[in-house]
Amino acid sequence: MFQKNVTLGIAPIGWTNDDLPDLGGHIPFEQCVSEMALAGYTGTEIGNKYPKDPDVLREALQLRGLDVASAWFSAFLVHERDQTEADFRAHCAFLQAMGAKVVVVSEQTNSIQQMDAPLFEAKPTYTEGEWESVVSGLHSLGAIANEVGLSLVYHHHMGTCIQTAAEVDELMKRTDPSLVSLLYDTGHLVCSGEDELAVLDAHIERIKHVHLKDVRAEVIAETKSQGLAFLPAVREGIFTVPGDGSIDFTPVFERLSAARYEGWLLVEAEQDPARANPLAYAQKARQYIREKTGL
Ligand SMILES: O=C1C[C@@H](O)[C@H](O)[C@@H](O)C1=O
Ligand SMILES: [Co+2]
Repeated sequence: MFQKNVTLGIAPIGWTNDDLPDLGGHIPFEQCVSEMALAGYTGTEIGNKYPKDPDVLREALQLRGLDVASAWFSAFLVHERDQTEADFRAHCAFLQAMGAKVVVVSEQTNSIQQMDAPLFEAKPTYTEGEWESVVSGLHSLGAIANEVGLSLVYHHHMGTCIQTAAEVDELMKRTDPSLVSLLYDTGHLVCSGEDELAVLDAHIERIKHVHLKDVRAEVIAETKSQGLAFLPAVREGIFTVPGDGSIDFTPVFERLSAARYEGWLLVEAEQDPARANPLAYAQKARQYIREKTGL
């Protein structure tokens, strides 16, 4: 299906969750990256347990045939723009040293992602002034990324002000395509109640990175009915790997392939490794993607 320049990676968040350190806190870095390779992936995003020294990390990954796809960056552009830009420069320098081509950015102003607030009822929004600060800040971060050969890919996310299809549309409308591209995360869109294929169709030319995340529909319903916050919903298993949840990825793959998407397809499924063995779920996703795409 995919012709060329599409590579398959997996995020460490199924082994160890940086936002919930007790989930997989006991799993060493070496086990995580070895199991990624064993399951048949050739790339990874970077988690907190990864060595901070680029040479040490490069050697550990090369031993296992893994490349670095990217790493998450939390921006605070509304109130802490100078600090955000300084931190972002260092983050980009590290990714450049690791050979990445994209940098994942999420604006965290007003975010309830880490808070004890009901995920659906407490969803935040931006004022017009906040939108303007975020857009101008993202343009500045995009220019910093471009200076070192990286593309900024914006991560829409549950519990943030850029979560819904309308908010993604607004971000894409307000931003310069040469400075801000889009990360397409299936799980976050479906969890939010969006039509994930409509978002894909609308913005396929801006998408430079893909997170393949599946959802458990019954846990989304429970999150709504019980007013769960984001992190407790993750503990409950709101997300899982492609092939295990309720999203049909066939049309997602078909559309990306038809648009000649080039870049990473990154399996990303944060769940409790004590309930969902990370190697077993990595293998399950790998098999599903092979069947659907031939990759
Ligand atoms: O890309 C992601 C990074 C995580 O830290 C985040 O919480 C997760 O949901 C996600 O999609
Ligand atoms: Co994601």
